[in-house]
This record gives sequence, structure tokens and C-alpha cells, in this order.
Amino acid sequence: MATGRTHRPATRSRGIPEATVARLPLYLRALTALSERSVPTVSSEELAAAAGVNSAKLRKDFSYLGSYGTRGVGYDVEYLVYQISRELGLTQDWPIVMVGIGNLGAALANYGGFASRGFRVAALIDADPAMTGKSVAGMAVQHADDLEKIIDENGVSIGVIATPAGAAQQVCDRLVAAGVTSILNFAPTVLSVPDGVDVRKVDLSIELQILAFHEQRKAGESPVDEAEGAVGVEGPAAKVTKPAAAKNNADRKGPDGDVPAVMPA
Ligand SMILES: NC(=O)c1ccc[n+]([C@@H]2O[C@H](COP(=O)([O-])OP(=O)(O)OC[C@H]3O[C@@H](n4cnc5c(N)ncnc54)[C@H](O)[C@@H]3O)[C@@H](O)[C@H]2O)c1
Repeated sequence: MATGRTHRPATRSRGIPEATVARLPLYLRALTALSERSVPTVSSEELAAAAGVNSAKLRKDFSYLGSYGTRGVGYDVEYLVYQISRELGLTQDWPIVMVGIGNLGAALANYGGFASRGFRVAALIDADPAMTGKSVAGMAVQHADDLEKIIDENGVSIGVIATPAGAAQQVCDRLVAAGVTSILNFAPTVLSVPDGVDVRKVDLSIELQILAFHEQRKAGESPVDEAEGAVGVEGPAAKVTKPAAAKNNADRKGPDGDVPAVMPA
């Protein structure tokens, strides 16, 4: 019988804000680096700087975990690593399946960072019969016909979709019907899922488009300059004034300024 598939993140049921949940991996990454250097304690300021977060926000975030540190000493690094890992559900094994083992799927399968963070790639699945049995990242690719069986046998609750956009919804529906309750979607399409299923979307081209927007602003070429003289450019975007755009840009920066590369679906 499959295990773990009805697990919901305890963090939400315990009332930790989503924004705090989204920062926990940043703290964990910084803390893991400290732990690897055998640093025993860290101040909120040092940890905030290492995680790229404002220190007052960090203290507030940690208060949700019931972790307040010791005045003059700071936070115990090992204990915080444990606490945050537990809060994120990383103290247990999460088998994942990847569907669509083309260029991107194969690259993801070869990425060692999943396993080191507790995500075991249980199966690689592709619909192309020519891919079946092929070795990718040391695993034999399995045919999509067996998707339901593979999910059941491995107790999978997290699926990664790296198929073409046109196939993604159908793959998603099959994953969900088979018991998957969390999906990481790389395909450039919006997925419909029933209540109780979480979808996170990664789209690097959107990130590049946002960077292009800011590059354009830095170069002092706001669309409004061109729009004013251009024919047929209308709409709210063309009405943005330069100072407002500059303010928006400034608002994005600061200690928490990075827009996460993984956007909520
Ligand atoms: N999110 C991002 O930042 C990002 C970056 C690159 C690519 N992509 C997207 O990722 C997807 C994959 O890109 P790619 O370059 O690897 O494409 P690809 O064509 O190399 O690979 C797609 C694979 O999916 C398989 N496939 C098709 N239908 C399937 C189905 N129903 N079930 C199982 N497997 C199926 C194909 O056989 C193929 O092996 C595309 O949707 C692409 O747009 C996203």
C-alpha cells in the first residue's frame, strides 16, 4: 500500500504564513552551509544576511517555529536545521516521479540536489516507446502506460511534469487520479487540479521576461517613452509613468528583494 500520499504540509495547518514557509528553505540552505563549516551558533543578523532576508522578518518567522534564540549567543545551528527540516517535512523520504524525460526531464533527473534534500527520484516516465528501458541518470525510463502502477508501488505523492504543454493536463489528471497530491509543473501551461492538490509552476522564460523588463528600465527606456510616440500602443502598461516604474523597481529590492525563481502556480 502506498504511503505518504495524503500527507499535507503541517506548516499550514499549524498556522505558519505561506510567506514564512517560502522563506524556510532559504534559512535552511544558509544553515546547512554553516553546519557544513561546523559553525555552532549564528546570530539573527548573520543568518538573515546569509539567507538574503531582513533580520526582523527572520526573528518573526522563527517565532512561528517557537525558536527564539539565546540573547548574546544566537541560534543553535544544528537544532535549527533539524527544526526547519521537520517543519518542511524533510525528515521523511519523499519519492517523486518525473514525467517527460526529454531534454529538461533528463537534466532534472541528473540533478543531484533532489536526493541530498530528501527527494528520491523513484521513477522516470515517458510516453515515447523508444525511451522505454533507456538509462537516464542511472535509472531505466518506464513507459507512461504504467504510470498508475508505478505511483502505487512507490507510494509517490509528488510528481514532476516536464512534458510538452499539450500533454501536461492529461498527465496531471492521471497523476492526480493515481493519488499524487503535489505537482511541480515545468510545462508552460496552467493546470487545473481538484481541491487538496498543490501545484507549483517553474517557468524560466517568465523570469527572463521580468529581467528584460528591469533591464529596459535601467537603460532608461520605459515603454511610456516609446508608447507616447508610437502608433497603436495602448492600455495600462503604456500609462505607467517613469517615477512610478522606478519606485516599483526599488520596492522589489532590499533584503528580501529577490523574486523567487519558482513562482506559485
Ligand atoms: N519551466 C521552464 O523553465 C522550462 C524550461 C525548458 C523547457 N520547459 C518545458 O518543459 C517541457 C519539456 O521540454 P523539453 O525541451 O525537455 O522537451 P522534449 O521534447 O525534449 O521532451 C518532452 C518529453 O515528454 C515526453 N512526453 C510527451 N507526451 C508525454 C506524455 N503524455 N506522457 C509522458 N511523456 C510524454 C516526450 O516523449 C519527450 O521525451 C516543455 O513543455 C517545455 O516547454 C520549461
